[in-house]
Amino acid sequence: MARLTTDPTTTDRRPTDLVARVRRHNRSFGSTHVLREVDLDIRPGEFVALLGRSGCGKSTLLRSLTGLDPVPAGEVEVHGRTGVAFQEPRLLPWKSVRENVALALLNTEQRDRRHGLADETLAEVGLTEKHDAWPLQLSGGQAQRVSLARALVSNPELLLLDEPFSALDALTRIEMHQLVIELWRRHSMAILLVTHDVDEALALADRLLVLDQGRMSHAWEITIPRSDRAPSRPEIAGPRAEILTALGVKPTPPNPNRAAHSGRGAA
Ligand SMILES: Nc1ncnc2c1ncn2[C@@H]1O[C@H](COP(=O)(O)OP(=O)(O)OP(=O)(O)O)[C@@H](O)[C@H]1O
Repeated sequence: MARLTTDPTTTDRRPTDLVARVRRHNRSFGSTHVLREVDLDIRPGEFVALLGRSGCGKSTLLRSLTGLDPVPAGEVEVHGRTGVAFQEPRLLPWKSVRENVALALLNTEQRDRRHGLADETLAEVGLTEKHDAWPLQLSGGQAQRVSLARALVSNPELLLLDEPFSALDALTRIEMHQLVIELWRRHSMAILLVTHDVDEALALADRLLVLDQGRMSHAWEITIPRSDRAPSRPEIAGPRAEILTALGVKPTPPNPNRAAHSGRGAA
């Protein structure tokens, strides 16, 4: 029987519980079968990348986790709050940057604090100066930071990112990668990143999954030891940091909690 469960009130999970659990998820549009018997588990704090060719069903799967797409067959359970950022920032042009972020809290218990929380989250994504700006005054990278702030402001247990960097230039994309890693460390949320970009997935995620013509290809599931992530490989870390500095991209500062993270997902 089809089931979609979202439980945003759950806060007392045991560490072994899942933030998302998908079983035998099938989705068709007319005669086109998009998702076929898809299973997926996401653990708290885990960074999962979902790779696949265009049209294989990645966004459909992600939308079902947000509740934006129905689940006609199978089970999709999400425990905790979700935040989502898409390829296009999807900001309301008639609302200020602050209002765009605060909107995510309009129907929550945080409603009265929404503007203050929006300002705090905008500071976290490096947009302290832009609270009162209009979306049309922002660069593509800044608009995507606002979209990230809107996804984060409710402090979600699961952050869903649907190719959020693919329309950005290469340097802005690197800055956004660094920002997402910093935010992920700070907030300890799980992330599901949908991407076409294998290097991006290798650089960011703990675990890579491949969706192939609507089927989860578990033969290609890869767990990446944290020390093997591209930006931290000792042989390239130095030169890479120098090049980024030369190009004006601030390198990621060392992570004081690295030891705490390094066990998770490591082989
Ligand atoms: N609302 C819809 N109505 C009809 N067909 C749809 C709908 N949403 C998605 N599809 C179809 O489902 C298939 C999978 O779409 P989906 O957007 O999930 O793929 P994707 O892997 O995310 O692709 P891309 O990487 O290009 O974004 C496509 O053939 C698409 O045309």
